[in-house]
Amino acid sequence: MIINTNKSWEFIKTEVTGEKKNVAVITLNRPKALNALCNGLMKELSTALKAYGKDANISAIVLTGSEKAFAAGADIKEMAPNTYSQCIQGNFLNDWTEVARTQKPIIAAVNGYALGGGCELAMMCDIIYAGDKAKFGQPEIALGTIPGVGGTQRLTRVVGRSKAMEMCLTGNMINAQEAEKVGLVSKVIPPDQLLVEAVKLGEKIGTHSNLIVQLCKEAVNTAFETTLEEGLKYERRFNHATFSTIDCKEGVKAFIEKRPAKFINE
Ligand SMILES: CCCCCCC/C=C/C(=O)SCCNC(=O)CCNC(=O)[C@H](O)C(C)(C)COP(=O)(O)OP(=O)(O)OC[C@H]1O[C@@H](n2cnc3c(N)ncnc32)[C@H](O)[C@@H]1OP(=O)(O)O
Repeated sequence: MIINTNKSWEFIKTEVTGEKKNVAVITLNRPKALNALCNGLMKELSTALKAYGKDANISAIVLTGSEKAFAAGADIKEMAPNTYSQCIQGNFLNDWTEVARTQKPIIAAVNGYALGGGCELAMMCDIIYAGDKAKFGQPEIALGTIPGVGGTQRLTRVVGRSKAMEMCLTGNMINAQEAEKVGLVSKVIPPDQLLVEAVKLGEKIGTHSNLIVQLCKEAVNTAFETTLEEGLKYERRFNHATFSTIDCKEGVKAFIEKRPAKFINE
């Protein structure tokens, strides 16, 4: 399935880029509300991700926002009328996690604010690159609520209990440098270079077999979801499985023949 990039989105922009046209860039585009995550935006994001997920030409996806905000959180004005019974009965937020379900690698390129749901959205991605003015935080506590899609769980697994507790209980933001220090972000980059570097990363990943990249992503994510023993078992089985692929045979042959591998994703 090839996404129609001319489709007129209301809340996002989409583009396919890179030398091999194999990196998709999704830009959150709701500038007046600092990319606050309203239902309409999340639906469009989900639609674009599903389409790129099925597009065999796409090897990696970059998710970004504006220079001022990656996303300032869930749309507080839209959430305002929520009631407990509506949240429970409508399973509020259940459909907002498409990013975490995407099988292809997703790189978050974060400039400006990544707060609340915005920080959680970045954490659903596989790798976070940050502009040096980026700010991360879970300020829900100040609104009388708590994070709802990973702020108490993914954040804690990534930065540890003490830092996550400090961020969630105070609502204080951390800057890009601190985010890198605690392992939330893998690289800090000047803001005007951020997207270029994130696309380059997507292109580098795209030089490998998409099939093996998918298995590898699943294996790494398993570390967050199981015990070490179970995770190691998964890893070993995935490793065994790679030897049944044409791409593994090709990768090994190419090394021995001292030439670049030509992967076919099979
Ligand atoms: C991936 C799934 C997500 C699921 C979410 C699950 C649960 C999550 C809950 C939340 O995320 S709660 C929200 C957490 N975020 C916040 O509390 C941040 C709120 N925003 C701010 O504190 C400030 O806007 C700012 C980011 C510090 C920037 O301040 P600044 O003074 O520079 O700009 P403002 O004038 O405040 O904002 C401009 C404009 O944008 C509107 N806006 C900002 N954030 C939101 C938001 N989260 N929801 C709705 N609207 C937002 C703000 O109201 C202004 O608009 P106008 O009022 O001028 O029309």
